Amino acid sequence: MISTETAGSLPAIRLTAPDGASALVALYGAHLLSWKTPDGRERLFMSERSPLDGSAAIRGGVPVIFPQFSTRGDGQRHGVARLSTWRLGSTGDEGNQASAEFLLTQDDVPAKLAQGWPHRFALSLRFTLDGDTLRMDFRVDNTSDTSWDFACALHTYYAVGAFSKTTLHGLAAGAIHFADALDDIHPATPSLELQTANARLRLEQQGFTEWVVWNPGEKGAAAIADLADHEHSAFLCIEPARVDKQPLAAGAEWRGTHSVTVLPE
Ligand SMILES: O=P(O)(O)OC[C@H]1O[C@H](O)[C@H](O)[C@@H](O)[C@@H]1O
Repeated sequence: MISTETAGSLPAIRLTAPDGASALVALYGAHLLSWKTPDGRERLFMSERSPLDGSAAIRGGVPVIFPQFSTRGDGQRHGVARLSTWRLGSTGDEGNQASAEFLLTQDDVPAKLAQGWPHRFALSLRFTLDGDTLRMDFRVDNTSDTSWDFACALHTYYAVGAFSKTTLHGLAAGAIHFADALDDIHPATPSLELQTANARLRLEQQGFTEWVVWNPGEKGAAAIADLADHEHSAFLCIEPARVDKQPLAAGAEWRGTHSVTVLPE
């Protein structure tokens, strides 16, 4: 089921599955603000200081990064998609699933941002709730008649309860036990397992090339205006990403999928 809400001052779409799972997506950024499993538990982190008025990127949930990752290029930091207002596309209810697609083209990007990346494109991001799984299907189409380069990521902020009681398994580098700030790029492996103080999650990706793992630590968090000082230990970002810009031919499409499943404890 689909309904409309307001989050801060942002229009948002609520998806509710028959089993009670729900997701809230702001049109600004096609930004997933909340994901609750059928047991009613919130699985994503959202900063209590995040702007929710379209004046700046939202801090938490799942920011959509496109066409540049971070400062790896001379364009807008983390790209234009998280700073643009998307449109609702098709929605569907099938069995126990609920899904909604969000769409963005060059014409939706604010003129000031579009100047820095003047290419024709179409993005589609579909969120599907299916029991204890959230799936995000991301598609990038080059609708221009020349090739352009892009990077992208789904910058998921997990609510981990206590950072220092969190472990990540499944990276080529081995298990990570979190203690301090980190900002690391790992080659993509198809599946990770995140063990937090009170949950076990399987994170899967296809089509992306890396996992980025980020937490600013105590000092880093103090320098981030839209993050309260105490919040750094409450989240961890684990992001399926294509960190370096790579070409997409005229008329071609790219697809990436990210699924998160809450496992029995
Ligand atoms: O503050 P933001 O622009 O949202 O970026 C937040 C973070 O995103 C990614 O995880 C990068 O790897 C980090 O270097 C960056 O600090």
